[in-house]
Amino acid sequence: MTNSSPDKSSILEVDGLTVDYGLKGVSLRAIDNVTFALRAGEAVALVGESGSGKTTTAMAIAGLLSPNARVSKGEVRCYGNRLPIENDAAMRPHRWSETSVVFQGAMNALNPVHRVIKQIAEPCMLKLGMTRGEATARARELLELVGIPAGRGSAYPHELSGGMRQRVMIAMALACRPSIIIGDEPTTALDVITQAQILKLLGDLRSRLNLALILITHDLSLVAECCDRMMIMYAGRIVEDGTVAEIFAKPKHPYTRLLIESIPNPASGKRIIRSIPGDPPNLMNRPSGCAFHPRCPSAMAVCMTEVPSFDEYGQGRVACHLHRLTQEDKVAVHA
Ligand SMILES: Nc1ncnc2c1ncn2[C@@H]1O[C@H](COP(=O)(O)OP(=O)(O)OP(=O)(O)O)[C@@H](O)[C@H]1O
Repeated sequence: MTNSSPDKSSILEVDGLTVDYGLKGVSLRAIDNVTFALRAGEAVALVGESGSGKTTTAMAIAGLLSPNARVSKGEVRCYGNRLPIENDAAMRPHRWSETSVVFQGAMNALNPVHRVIKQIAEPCMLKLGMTRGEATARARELLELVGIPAGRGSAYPHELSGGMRQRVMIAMALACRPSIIIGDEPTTALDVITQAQILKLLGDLRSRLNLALILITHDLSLVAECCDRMMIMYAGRIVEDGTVAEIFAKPKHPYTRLLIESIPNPASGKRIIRSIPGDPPNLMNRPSGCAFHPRCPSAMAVCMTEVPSFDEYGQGRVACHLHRLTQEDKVAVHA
C-alpha cells in the first residue's frame, strides 16, 4: 500500500484534483493532477515555494475556493463520499464539518465587534443545531480544550494576545467536530515561543481527538517537529511524498534536496546556506516536461519534454526522471 493508493483507513482521498483560476480572460492552472490520501490521525505537511499550489489544494479540499476558481478535473472524497467542491451551495453543509481550516492572522478572521465565545458558539448553532445555551456551553468547553479559561470568552478579539486569538481560531475550527484540520501557515504571524505553544496544542489535540492534520508551511523545521509525512509541491504538482524521516534523511527529488539544503542548520557548522537557483515558474507559462528542469542541477534532455510520472519507493513516491534512471541502472547492474 502506498501513499498514492488509498486503503480502507483513508478518511480523505484527493484524486487527480486540477484547479484553474480565471484571471482577466486567461486561465491559470494552479494545481494539476494532485492525488493523495490521508488517514485518521495522520499529520501531513504541504511544502513548497510561494505559488506552488499549497493553499489552492487546501482550499479545494475545504470547499473554500475563490469564485474565480474552477475544478477542471478530479475529485475529493471524504469517508468515501464525493464532496461537491465545485458547487458553492451544495458544499455549504459540508464546510467546516468534515474539514476545518485554521488560517494565519486570527485578527483578520475574527469579527472585532463580537465576543469570542459568541463566535465559537455560532457554528455550533448553525451546523449542529444546538440551542444558544447548549452552544455557549460547548464554546466554554472548547475554550478550555484549547487552553483558554472559559471566563475569557467574554473578551473581544483585540483584548486577547495573538497566541490566544489563534487558540480561539482553533476552538472555532473544532466546533463542528471535524476529522481533518488544515493549518494554513497557522503560526506565521506569531513569535517563536507562541509558535511552539500553538504547534504543541495542535499536536495534543491531534492525538486526543484523533484528528488528521494538513499543515501548510514554508518552514521545514516545523515539518520535522510536528508531521509524520510531507508532500513537496512544485508548480502545482506533487513532486515527492514520503515520511518526514525518510525525506529528510534521503530526499529523492533534486528540488526536495535543495529545499532541505536551504534550511539553516547551526549543528552542521555550515555558514553558507545554499539557496535554490532561479525563480519559481510563472504558471501562465509553465516550463515543458518537468517544470523544475530550468532550475535543476541534474536536468537531462528528457526532463524538458516529458512530465515525469510517480515511482513508488518504501513508503513514498517521487516524480523525477533522474530517480527512475538511477533505479533502472541499479536493476541493470544486478541483472
Ligand atoms: N484567486 C486567485 N486568482 C488567480 N490566481 C490565483 C488565485 N489564488 C491563487 N492564485 C495563483 O495560483 C497559484 C498557486 O497559488 P497558491 O496560493 O495556491 O500557492 P501557495 O503555494 O499556497 O503560495 P503561498 O505560499 O504564497 O501562499 C499562484 O500562481 C497564485 O498566484
